[in-house]
Amino acid sequence: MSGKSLLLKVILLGDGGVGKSSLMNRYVTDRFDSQSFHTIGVEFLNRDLEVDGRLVTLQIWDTAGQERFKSLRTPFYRGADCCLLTFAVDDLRSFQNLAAWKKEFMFYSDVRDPERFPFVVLGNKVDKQEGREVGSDEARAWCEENGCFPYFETSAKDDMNVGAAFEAAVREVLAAEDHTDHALLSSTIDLHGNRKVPRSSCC
Ligand SMILES: Nc1nc2c(ncn2[C@@H]2O[C@H](COP(=O)(O)OP(=O)(O)OP(=O)(O)O)[C@@H](O)[C@H]2O)c(=O)[nH]1
Ligand SMILES: [Mg+2]
Repeated sequence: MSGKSLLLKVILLGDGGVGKSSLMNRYVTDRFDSQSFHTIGVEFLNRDLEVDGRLVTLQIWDTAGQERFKSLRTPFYRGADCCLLTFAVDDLRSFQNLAAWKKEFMFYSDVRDPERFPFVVLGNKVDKQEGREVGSDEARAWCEENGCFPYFETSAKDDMNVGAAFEAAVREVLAAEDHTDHALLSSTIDLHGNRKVPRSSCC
């Protein structure tokens, strides 16, 4: 395993209430809050992981999905290595809005190679099978048509496929790019054994 950690920025986008914050919190802190508040602006959390022998610091940026917070979230799109387009399977509107989220990301992120930029699509809340409004086949077809994006059906509540989705995002980035221009973080260890990477922040 390499002694250097690769810093990757992934950004969660999607309608308000689809479960972006819940997915990030499930992945980083292994907790779920059934009464979570809407996000205002953006927040991020880091998690170290190892993918195919590479040590990676995943910096997960969670954005506010509500329209009124648009101006607070869009300045943070630049520098993203992967975008996780998120909808809730019990909310057809959130699925129909994926194209608009992709467009907004492309407009504000100013990515170098739009055709090759890695997206991963998450259909969250699959634990709510009764109220389901978006079928797996329909979601997969959208992913296929819009760029062969990997698709994961997740539940932040039941911890289903959450880790797999974030790991897929890392794999997409590693596969898509010659990542020499990513920040290589020193793996210097302090006397308490802590890696010198910021754990979390809130903007
Ligand atoms: N049943 C179920 N509920 C979920 C799941 N994920 C999130 N929720 C609930 O859905 C609601 C909204 O979740 P959030 O994570 O705050 O949604 P968000 O996408 O961050 O919303 P904004 O911050 O407004 O953009 C909360 O009540 C969560 O508890 C899930 O996988 N299953
Ligand atoms: Mg949120």
